Amino acid sequence: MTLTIATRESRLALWQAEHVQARLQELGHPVNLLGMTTRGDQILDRSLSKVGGKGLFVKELETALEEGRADLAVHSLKDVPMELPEGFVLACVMEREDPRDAWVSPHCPGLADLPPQAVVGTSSLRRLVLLREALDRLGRQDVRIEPLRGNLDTRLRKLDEGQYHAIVLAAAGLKRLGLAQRIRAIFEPAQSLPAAGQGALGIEVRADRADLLALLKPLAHEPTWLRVAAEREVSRSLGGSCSVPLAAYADWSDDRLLHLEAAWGDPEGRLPVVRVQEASPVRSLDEAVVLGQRVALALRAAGAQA
Ligand SMILES: NCc1[nH]cc(CCC(=O)O)c1CC(=O)O
Repeated sequence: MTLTIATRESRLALWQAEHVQARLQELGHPVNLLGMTTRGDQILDRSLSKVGGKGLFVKELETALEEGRADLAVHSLKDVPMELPEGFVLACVMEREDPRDAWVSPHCPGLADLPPQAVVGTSSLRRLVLLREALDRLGRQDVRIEPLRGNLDTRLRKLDEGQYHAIVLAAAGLKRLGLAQRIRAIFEPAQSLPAAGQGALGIEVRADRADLLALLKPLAHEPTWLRVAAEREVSRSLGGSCSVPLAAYADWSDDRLLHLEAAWGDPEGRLPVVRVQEASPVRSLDEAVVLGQRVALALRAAGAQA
């Protein structure tokens, strides 16, 4: 049986679909791609948080799965809503690329080097709130943070045209497209805590496709899956949407504990950022979810509002 992957047609989405295609072909499964345009690709003039958020990038792909035009959809997990619609499941999570945020700027090596009144581009509320916090600490109230939308190539073009002094993007997307040389600096998670699932790929299928669940098992990367399950649970517990600045990042320590850190920002920017961290010996998806719930509770107790 030839498998069909439904994919968006941005360069990054195609890279991701082709990556899964190659892995499946290595395992002996013939694979076609079905390219499609989603609402999220069409609406470029407004911030994602205002037009309906994450679901915009996945709905058309799910319709293709529903109608049997495709068998699987490959997603950047960051763009996948916390609750999948009835009848769909995440068949697997693959090994994570670099989960960190990247600083891209032709002239400024870092935040501290921005000229007076500089403009930094990002469209994520999470990055906005964390950048604002870092800039305020540097006494740089003069720096403006402006919205930046579009696919990776569009964002880089807007930077190159001089609309921004610097932009902040996910390192993973740049690395996948062979654009790592554009990265001037990487933000460590302590500086810019990543979004839940950033850098990880998830494969979505119809829940009734037991054949695919078995076939995709070899592509799963358990250590990544447990990390992102904990991260996504924080977001789910807090009613996660793009309209709330929320970061959640988990990683393993040498003693095999899963450390989960989360940060919540006030969308209006009036309250200080709330951060919490917990660790636990996670061995299953259920235990990852419990860790995520504990961190979500701690965030709320510390002042985060859902
Ligand atoms: N929100 C858009 C998005 N969704 C996934 C990635 C690429 C990185 C990843 O796989 O998490 C990006 C670009 C970005 O945030 O700069």
